[in-house]
Amino acid sequence: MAAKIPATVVTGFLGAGKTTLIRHMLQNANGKRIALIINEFGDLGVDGDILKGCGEETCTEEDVMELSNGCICCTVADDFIPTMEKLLERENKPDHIVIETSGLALPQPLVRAFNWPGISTKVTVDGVVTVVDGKAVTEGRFAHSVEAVDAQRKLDENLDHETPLSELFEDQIACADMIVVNKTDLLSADEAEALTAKLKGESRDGVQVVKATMGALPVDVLLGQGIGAENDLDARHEVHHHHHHDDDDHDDHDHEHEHGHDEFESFVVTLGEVADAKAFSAKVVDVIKAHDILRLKGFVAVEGKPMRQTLQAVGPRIETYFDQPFSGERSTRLVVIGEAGLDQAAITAALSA
Ligand SMILES: Nc1nc2c(ncn2[C@@H]2O[C@H](COP(=O)(O)OP(=O)(O)OP(=O)(O)O)[C@@H](O)[C@H]2O)c(=O)[nH]1
Repeated sequence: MAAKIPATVVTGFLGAGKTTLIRHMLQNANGKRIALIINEFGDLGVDGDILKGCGEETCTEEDVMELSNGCICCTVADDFIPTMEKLLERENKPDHIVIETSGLALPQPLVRAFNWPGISTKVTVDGVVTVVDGKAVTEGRFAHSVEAVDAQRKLDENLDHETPLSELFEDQIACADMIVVNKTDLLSADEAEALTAKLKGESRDGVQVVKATMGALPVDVLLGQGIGAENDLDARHEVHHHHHHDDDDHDDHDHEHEHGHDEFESFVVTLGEVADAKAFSAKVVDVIKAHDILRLKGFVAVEGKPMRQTLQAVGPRIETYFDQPFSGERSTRLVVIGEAGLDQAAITAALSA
């Protein structure tokens, strides 16, 4: 039997830099043929578009497979397994498979799926890479709540005061074989070092914690860890309280909607052409702040510019660049992601104003 194909799972909270890291990896793959499976939260396929657009010969458009909208850990049986089977049936097999989970996914159920019959004989989880937004964590968006939860747990085992944000963050850290402290360009050397040390303390023994900017890490560091994570699930405990985990029961589908993703929501805003790109970006930042939006991304049609403008915001930090001509309709389309209860009408009105 042929050797198993290694698969790397890239996880990390919304906007941590997963797509950026994968793009860098593809651009430096040294001839290694990499197939991508992408699972995005929010209905627009921005990440897939960005990665297909990078035009690397080692990862052609047909090597990028997008899972339907929804979270990968809920749709394992319906979506992930069939996609993986299709990929494995190909004559031209990839050297490596990289799976980008949505920023809200729990990696454990996905790793567990590699024990499924028909998959377990052909692929193995080379390693789980968890990308961390170093700036957001340093600012206390997750770290503070993690500490608060720990303190509370020590007082009472039965207390469950975790926020969805800290739950996801903890699960993603608990599952990691490598933690990438990304966005170190936004941190001082001391801050980066302090966060690295803290995450080393919070992760399992032997987990590597590395610093990065724009996910720029040598491909040999990211790939080829040879861990076989699917055989080591017990060590990657899920802190998530709503989530059952019974290793004999491969039917994760039963748990759909039980693990807190409905505490987040996303919707798409479609607008016409924007007259002034700078003013529009400023407006987007205002709207993000006013409505506590976690992540906003998409493409902007700017008057007089044939290229589409990619717009990305993680919290109030925004980035824009012109990348390529519009493929379909020339309009502005943005996906907005936040904790449940976003005022969709007000956000849409404010962006349209
Ligand atoms: N300053 C800075 N920005 C970064 C870095 N890495 C990524 N970004 C920016 O952060 C934003 C989000 O990056 P992505 O790579 O799309 O993040 P992601 O984790 O794939 O996001 P989702 O798929 O939406 O969860 C983009 O605007 C990136 O350019 C970094 O190291 N430093």
